[in-house]
Amino acid sequence: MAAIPDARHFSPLSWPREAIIREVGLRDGLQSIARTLPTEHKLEWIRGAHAAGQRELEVGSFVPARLLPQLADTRQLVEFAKTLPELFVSVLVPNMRGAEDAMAANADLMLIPLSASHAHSMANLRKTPDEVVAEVARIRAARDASGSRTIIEAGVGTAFGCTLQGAVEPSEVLRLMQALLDAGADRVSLADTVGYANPAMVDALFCEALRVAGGRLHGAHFHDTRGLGLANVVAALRVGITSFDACLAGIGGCPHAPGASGNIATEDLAFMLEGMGVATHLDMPRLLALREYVAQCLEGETLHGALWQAGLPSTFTPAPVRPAAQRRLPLEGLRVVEFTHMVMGPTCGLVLADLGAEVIKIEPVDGDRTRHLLGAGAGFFPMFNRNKKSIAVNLHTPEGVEVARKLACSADIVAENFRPGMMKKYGLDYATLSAGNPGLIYASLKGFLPGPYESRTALDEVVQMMGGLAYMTGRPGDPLRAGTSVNDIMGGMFGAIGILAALIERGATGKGQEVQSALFENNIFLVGQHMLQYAITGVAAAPMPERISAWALYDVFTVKDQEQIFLAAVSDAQWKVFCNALGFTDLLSRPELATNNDRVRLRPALLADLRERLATYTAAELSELFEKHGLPFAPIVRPEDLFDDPHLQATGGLAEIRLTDGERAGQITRAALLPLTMTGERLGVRSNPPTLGEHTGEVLAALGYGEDQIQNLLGKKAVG
Ligand SMILES: CC(C)(COP(=O)([O-])OP(=O)([O-])OC[C@H]1O[C@@H](n2cnc3c(N)ncnc32)[C@H](O)[C@@H]1OP(=O)([O-])[O-])[C@@H](O)C(=O)NCCC(=O)NCCSC(=O)C[C@@](C)(O)CC(=O)[O-]
Repeated sequence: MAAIPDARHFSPLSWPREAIIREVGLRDGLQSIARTLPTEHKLEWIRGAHAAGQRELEVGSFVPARLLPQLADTRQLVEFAKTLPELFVSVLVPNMRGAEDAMAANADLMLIPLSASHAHSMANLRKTPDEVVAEVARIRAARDASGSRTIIEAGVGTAFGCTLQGAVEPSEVLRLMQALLDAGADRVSLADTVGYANPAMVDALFCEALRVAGGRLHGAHFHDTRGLGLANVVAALRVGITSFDACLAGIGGCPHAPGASGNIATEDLAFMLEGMGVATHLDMPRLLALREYVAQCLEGETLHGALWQAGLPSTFTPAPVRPAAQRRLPLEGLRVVEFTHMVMGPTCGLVLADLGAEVIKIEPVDGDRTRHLLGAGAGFFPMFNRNKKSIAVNLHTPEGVEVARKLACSADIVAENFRPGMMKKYGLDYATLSAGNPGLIYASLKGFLPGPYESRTALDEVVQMMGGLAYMTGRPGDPLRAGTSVNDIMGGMFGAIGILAALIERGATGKGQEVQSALFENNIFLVGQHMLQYAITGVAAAPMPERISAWALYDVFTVKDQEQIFLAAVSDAQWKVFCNALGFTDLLSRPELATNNDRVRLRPALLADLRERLATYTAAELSELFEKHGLPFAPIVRPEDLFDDPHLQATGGLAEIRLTDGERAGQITRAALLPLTMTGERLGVRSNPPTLGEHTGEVLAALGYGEDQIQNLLGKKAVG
């Protein structure tokens, strides 16, 4: 299936990595050519397009054969196209009858055209735009009832003006778009049916349309009637549209401007995008050979396309293509620049990096201090910095600050976790950076959100003490921090959650924003359940070791050979299973132990009894019994044991990374991945934690610094 485009605003320096060209020549192109191409030739066209790397084809339309005899073989074409691997097959359908055919043929997508111009709608479809909306609702209902998986795309045509009607109000386009989505269209696209659009109009209308449809605004269909087709594509790319219709040899297009160019020529569009570094996955020589074939088939017809006339320049380099096996990650194409250290900031960057963003970590020239921490800090750097690039920049030099600013200006997202005021000192704060980059999303990860405590220095342990968590974790009178950096990690995660939400909002508004997350407030969120326990019961929550358990059996037991095991039964049903499995039927027959709350009330005596009974079993015997009967249990495991955990080994929960610093630099170990799957797969390690300044040269060159300038910066120790 086609990827839904990132509905996002690109900063001037970043083009998307990929775009989809949907070849619509077999439908839009051929429908405006009177002669009927033999089916065999069309099949050859489909074969050739697939071989050239085309992954989306609109192969025809389900309209009455008497109206468009050229497209009467659409069903046969869909059936053939569906046999080709990874080919997403679209058809146009004007009404319910066509939709039924599309679903019966199992097309991947049916495009329902609607004209925003009332006059054009009546002339072309003999329905008002609102009648088309109603038809979409009926088609959606029919699709849902049939269980078909054919996607419904509604294409809003004459969106920029109409030959018959003249001006088309943008507000009417947006109203119809919203109505189509409300009626059940899975996605919408905009078409410049008669070639009236220019880049400024595209920018304005698509920005508004993104506000209405967000990520459900799928693509653009531009014509080259007046030579502005490619310019309009560039304008749409700038606001985040990455799917474009085009026809080989530029056939089809506007029927109301005889002799003018038709659709954008697929080969011209692919040439432009590839040259810009936006991968289309099309093989240019094969595409041009296919264009030759189509030209032969259509001999005598007016064909278009500038590349065909001039040929590929000798310096042409296609956009880099990722290996087929490497899946597209959700945040690919986004650039994050992080000014982070310790755990909280790096965790935020790690989440974005694992999800596919390009994350560039700015380090001092002598390195992030966590590269060299001892003891409990030794694992920080390798754990939280994989999949990132490192550039060493000295912010204490004007040249270093200049590099940092340039880099931050090229970013979609800046994340930082320094002391309040430190980023402002260097002109790297949100107010300064966003003035030149309004799409910027800026995450500040701090000890406290703004307020009375904001200038205090906070570390995880500080907020665990002042936020009730240490009190809840330790025994009474012995406050104890949790066994890992819970607030740093979660504070970083909440920063990333805010960033993801801001990205969605930016897709709709084109504007970025500042996101803040903090250790203290995170900790308060964690202990919120205990605060509400007090609010509801009037009894203060007791520290975990002393808590009134909600369940009688929910504890660590020391069993045979002094081994320990955690056992639980958290419902009356589980209690029954537990007693039967261990032969404790006498406990079952005691009426005072009948319900969970009865057992909780008698917990001290009951637990003492259970400890005695369970002490005769080994931990392995109890594990086996509990596993067999579906009861909760857990061995008491230490972090180092997890390297050998069979579940983690079998599911790839740990991935290899190379250590960068310290005595074991260069050695390989394994690190925990983000605890989630997407489409059934874990998000893996694409690159090792970087060595200090590993990407300094590469990043500076991409920013436009020449080799001499880079050497100069290195010489001045402004970068490292
Ligand atoms: C974490 C603290 C307290 C550290 O406090 P700090 O070490 O004093 O760091 P800072 O933020 O004040 O800035 C450090 C200095 O490094 C400089 N610096 C930085 N980058 C560069 C560069 N490229 N080139 C040159 N210089 C650089 C930066 O410019 C500044 O120098 P100054 O400008 O003042 O001269 C502070 O940063 C802060 O309050 N941050 C916000 C809250 C926060 O993130 N807290 C830490 C969470 S992670 C953590 O603490 C781990 C831990 C301990 O909790 C683990 C656990 O207990 O489980």
